[in-house]
Amino acid sequence: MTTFKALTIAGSDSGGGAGIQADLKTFQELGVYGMSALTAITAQNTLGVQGVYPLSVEAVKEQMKSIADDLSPHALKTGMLFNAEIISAVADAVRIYSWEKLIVDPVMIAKGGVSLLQQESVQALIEKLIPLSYVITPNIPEAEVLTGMKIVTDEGVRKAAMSLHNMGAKHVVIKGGHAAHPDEAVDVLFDGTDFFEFSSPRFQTENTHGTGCTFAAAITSELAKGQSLYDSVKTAKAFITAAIKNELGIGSGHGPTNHWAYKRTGVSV
Ligand SMILES: Nc1ncnc2c1ncn2[C@@H]1O[C@H](COP(=O)(O)OP(=O)(O)OP(=O)(O)O)[C@@H](O)[C@H]1O
Ligand SMILES: Cc1ncc(CO)c(N)n1
Repeated sequence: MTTFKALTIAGSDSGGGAGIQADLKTFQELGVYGMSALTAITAQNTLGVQGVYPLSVEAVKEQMKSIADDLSPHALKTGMLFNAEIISAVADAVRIYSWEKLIVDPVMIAKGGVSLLQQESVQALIEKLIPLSYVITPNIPEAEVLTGMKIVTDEGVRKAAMSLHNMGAKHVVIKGGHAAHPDEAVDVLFDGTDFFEFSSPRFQTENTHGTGCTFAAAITSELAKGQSLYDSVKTAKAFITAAIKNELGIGSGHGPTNHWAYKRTGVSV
C-alpha cells in the first residue's frame, strides 16, 4: 500500500490552532503522512499574536532539501512565508525538486491584525509563487490585495478568481468566510473554464482560528492521495464545516476548530 506524503511550508502557531500545527493535524486525520518546513515561529494564542520570529532562509532551504533528498511529497502547501527571501527560496525548491501539486494559501494577516507577510513581499508572491501554483486559496481580503480589486458581490469573487488565474494559478479557490452572506459560507472554485460553488451553513461563532489553514491542508491531503481537485475541495469543505460546527470551546479569544470532528462525526455538505 502506498503511503501518501504531504508537506507544509508554514509558520508555527504555539496555540496549535493555525499554521503548521493545524496542517499536520489535518494531514493526520485525513490519512496522509505529514512533513513540515518551518518558516517562522509565532508566539500566539486565541487572543492574538504576541511575537513573530522568522527563521533564516538557510534554515528553510535546508529543511526543504532534507525532505526532497529522502521523502518527496505527493502534494505540498504553503502558509505563512513572511518575507520575499523565503518566498524565492520556496519557489526555487518547487522548481529544482520538481514538486507538483503546490497549494498556495497566501496568508497575510492574523485575526487581530498582526502581519504574517511583510507588505513588500506581496510582489514576490505574485511573481514567483503564484505562477507555480496548482491551486491558490485566498480569503476575500487576500484576493483583494493580490488582484487590486474590491470584492463586494458574487460577481466580484468570480472576476477576482479569473484575475488570479490570469496571474498563473492553475486553479483558484476563493474562500467565503469573509463574504457578506449572512446564512451561508460559500467557497468558489475556478478551473480556468468553469466555476463551482461549495456551500455550508454559516455558524455564528468566534471560534474560527485557523479555518483557512485547515481548509487548505485538507485540499492538500486529498490531492496527495490522488483525488481530483473537485473532490478534494468537496472533502475539505466537509472537513472544515465539521471542525467549525463541533467547536472545542477552549481559550478566551478566537478559539481553534475541532480537527477530529470530521472523522468522528462526519457531515455532509
Ligand atoms: N462562520 C463560518 N461558518 C461556516 N464556515 C465558515 C465560517 N467561517 C469560515 N468558514 C469556512 O472556513 C473556510 C476558511 O475560510 P475563511 O475565509 O475564514 O479563511 P481564512 O480567513 O483564511 O481563515 P483564517 O485566517 O482564520 O485561517 C472556508 O471553507 C469558509 O467557507
Ligand atoms: C502561523 C500562522 N499561520 C497562519 C495563520 C492564519 O490563520 C496564523 N494565525 N498563524
